[in-house]
Amino acid sequence: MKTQDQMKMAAAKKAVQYIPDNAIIGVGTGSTVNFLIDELATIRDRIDGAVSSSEATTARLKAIGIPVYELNSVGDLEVYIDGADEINHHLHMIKGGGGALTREKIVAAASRQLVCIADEAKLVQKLGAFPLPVEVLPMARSLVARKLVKLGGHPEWRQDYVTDNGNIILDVHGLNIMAPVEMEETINHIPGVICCGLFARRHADVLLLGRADGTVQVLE
Ligand SMILES: O=C(CO)[C@H](O)[C@H](O)COP(=O)(O)O
Repeated sequence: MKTQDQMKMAAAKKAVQYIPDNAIIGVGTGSTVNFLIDELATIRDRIDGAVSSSEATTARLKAIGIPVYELNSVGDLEVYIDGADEINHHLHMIKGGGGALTREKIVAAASRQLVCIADEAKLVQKLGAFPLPVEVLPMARSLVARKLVKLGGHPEWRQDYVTDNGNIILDVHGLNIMAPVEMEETINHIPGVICCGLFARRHADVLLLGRADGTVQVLE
């Protein structure tokens, strides 16, 4: 029986197979990605560089000697590898537990392949038990919160937290996410919302799921 960290590490190790030689790759944020970055240190010579989804990831990449580029200075990326807070069998995800959802969504949109790495606890039948993170412009906090209540959610202001972009996060509990693509679109259209943590329109292409028995399941 593997621990959650061992499952994350196994998924992260497998993700290395999805990295083409001499590419600039997109790198996500979170504890699972931190295991990936440990792996990247061992194959540094065959990676040209990375586009990072957060200041935390940038610092770790630089610490192992991987050059970090601005997205504006590179074209589309071959692959983006990131974790998830929840993922369903359609590979729709909830992300943003670590607060990096907006940059994650931007890097994902610029990437041809999105590889999700996760431990088996992240795979769910229906999204929404994990509170949905929504990044919001500070002046719109109350307005957005009221609109989210009308959608059936219970938004909670993430206290003492500012995103890398200078905004706040509302974590929305209790949403009934029957149709993730539509819900993502609806929330994105609320004025003041910068980004919603549903990754349904641009969902993962591949899920590498670390299992308690030590295997890594590949779902496409
Ligand atoms: O979306 C994220 C950060 O914004 C992470 O991918 C998500 O929170 C999963 O994190 P972890 O790998 O630590 O479980």
